[in-house]
Amino acid sequence: LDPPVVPKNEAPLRFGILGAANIAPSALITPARSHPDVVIYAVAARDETRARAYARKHRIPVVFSSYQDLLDSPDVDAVYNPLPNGLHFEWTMKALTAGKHVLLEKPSSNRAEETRQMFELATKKNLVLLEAFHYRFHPANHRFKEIITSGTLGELRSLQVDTRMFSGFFPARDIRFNYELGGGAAADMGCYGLSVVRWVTDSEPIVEFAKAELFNGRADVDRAMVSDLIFDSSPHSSSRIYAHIACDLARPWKFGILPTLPTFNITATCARGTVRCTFFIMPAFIHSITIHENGKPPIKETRYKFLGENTIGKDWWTTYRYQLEAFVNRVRNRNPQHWISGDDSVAQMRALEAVYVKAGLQLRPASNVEFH
Ligand SMILES: NC(=O)C1=CN([C@@H]2O[C@H](COP(=O)(O)OP(=O)(O)OC[C@H]3O[C@@H](n4cnc5c(N)ncnc54)[C@H](OP(=O)(O)O)[C@@H]3O)[C@@H](O)[C@H]2O)C=CC1
Ligand SMILES: O=C1OC[C@@H](O)[C@H](O)[C@H]1O
Repeated sequence: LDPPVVPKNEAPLRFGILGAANIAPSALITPARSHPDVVIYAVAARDETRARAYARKHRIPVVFSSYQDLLDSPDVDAVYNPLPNGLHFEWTMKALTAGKHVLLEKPSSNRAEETRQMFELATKKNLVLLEAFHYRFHPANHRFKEIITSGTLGELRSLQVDTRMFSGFFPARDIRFNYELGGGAAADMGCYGLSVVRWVTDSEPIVEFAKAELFNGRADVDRAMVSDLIFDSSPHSSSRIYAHIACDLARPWKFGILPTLPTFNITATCARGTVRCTFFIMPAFIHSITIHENGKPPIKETRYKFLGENTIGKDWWTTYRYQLEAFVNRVRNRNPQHWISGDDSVAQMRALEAVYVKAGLQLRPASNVEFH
């Protein structure tokens, strides 16, 4: 939470942030403090006063009063896009057009086709574009996957993911409940569940079933979503793997008076036992990996650092700090330890679209800004 501030290189990567976003301090501003090759150079917000207050609070030297002004600055090398989902496509396309590398919040956009176009442009312009699925960079999740794919517990049979917040955590006016901005539980928290089961199985799902609970009766904004997926071509099993994903942005209180604890868990059932990782989205703060081989007592582990020689990281690095390391390595033409490809991000959006279709809800709205 309070990492050391390290001296910066002579010409560090200068980041500009689009919007005075709530997530930026955790996801980029704080991790950048301990990265010698990154400075947070600028922020832009729709309201200049708000941008100035944000810049003062987070010690960001330069303020722009429009997103486009930030993109036009020759002093910005890379852009962090934490805008509402429905604006990811427009402002990532504009950032790439302006020649900036982009760290893009999840989900990458509202539509698979938009995601395809963004990565096509990034490739054409030889720029780095990364969908910020930060959990994928943390050693705890790599350990979880390694236990499954090593076959120690036999073939993988099923996965169950629960990501839930209690009602009231996000206010009703939150971007997550706004259809026009790309809100909805499956797009917000549910996208982690979809991403992690695709990653662990190393394959793509068929969405067999999905059911949404609407937010305050608002058409097309899912407060919660459950979905059942089938993976029939995973290298980690000779038979079908089933996945059940549940997400809820506003889980009702117990007996109407007790808020339930936030839940971010994944459990894998294999032929000879189970493995469970708690808080897989934010393992740096707390997590546990429980391996339970049938007939034996369960073993609990934690993993804050990659093991072995030549591995990066410190045990206090958050998912976001690991992610930033990979992003900068890629920009500097070094091989990141882990990466998320454009094809992966496009396939992720196809799976998300399939969940909405199966649930009988409209897809999140396509951007009305066209790029040629
Ligand atoms: N990686 C992670 O762990 C997390 C990722 N996220 C993702 O980050 C993104 C932002 O989430 P979060 O920081 O919670 O969001 P915020 O509610 O803080 O909104 C982010 C920014 O969106 C801008 N914005 C632009 N247009 C609008 C509009 N019409 N209505 C409202 N806001 C607008 C605002 O910018 P301005 O300041 O210019 O007004 C605001 O600062 C989402 O895509 C979300 O999925 C969110 C939380 C965690
Ligand atoms: O990315 C996210 O991670 C944590 C969740 O609480 C949040 O809704 C989401 O946007």
